[in-house]
Amino acid sequence: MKLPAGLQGVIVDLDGTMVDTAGDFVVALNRMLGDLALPPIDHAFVARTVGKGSEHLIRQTLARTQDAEGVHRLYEDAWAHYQHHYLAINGEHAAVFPGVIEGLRRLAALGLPLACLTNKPTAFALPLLERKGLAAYFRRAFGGDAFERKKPDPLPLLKTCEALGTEPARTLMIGDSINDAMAARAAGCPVVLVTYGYNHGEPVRSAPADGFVDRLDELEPAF
Ligand SMILES: O=C(O)COP(=O)(O)O
Ligand SMILES: [Mg+2]
Repeated sequence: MKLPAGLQGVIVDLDGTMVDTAGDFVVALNRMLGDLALPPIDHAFVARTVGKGSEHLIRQTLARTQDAEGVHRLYEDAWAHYQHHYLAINGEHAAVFPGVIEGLRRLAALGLPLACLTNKPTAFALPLLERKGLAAYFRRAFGGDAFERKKPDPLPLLKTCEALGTEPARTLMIGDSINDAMAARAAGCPVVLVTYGYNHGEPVRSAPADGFVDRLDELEPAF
């Protein structure tokens, strides 16, 4: 698909768009659940729950076996265990999706400044970008804790455009979920979604986007 004309910059999501991190999430969550003597989750649970940040993921994981009171009581402890386990494996059970490096190279070759914007905590996101050889493509990288609110709120996109010095209407968001699409719509950014990521178990094509691609290197210059 053709990139929108007159583009000034591109913002790229991380989990489900650039890196298949489901394996990392499964391992870290199951080690956390083991510490808490709770039953394990599977890959399908992760694929339909990832996208709204780690706090949400942990709350949803605990809510499988706990009532609201139990989730509240266990949360701090669960988060500490999870953080420890996630940081110990970060990237070990994760792979860059096909076409990502080629796609980033092509966007960079067009002279477009790139930013990574993820709901993943910054302390997880930056080492993952490094480990997977993606960091060098990005002028800026922001995690879910970088701003007051996360996607689907438009604030992180608007702040990222500000950091890149680009106009939202001329900054393309590339993501994999309804959170990316809604944030982009509300910020006034054009948005393209990949078809292979995590979208809360819903068909991604039902999300409000300007286009869909099966690989990032399908995006072609407008001229
Ligand atoms: O960590 C998450 O929940 C999702 O992160 P993403 O914004 O990179 O898809
Ligand atoms: Mg994502």
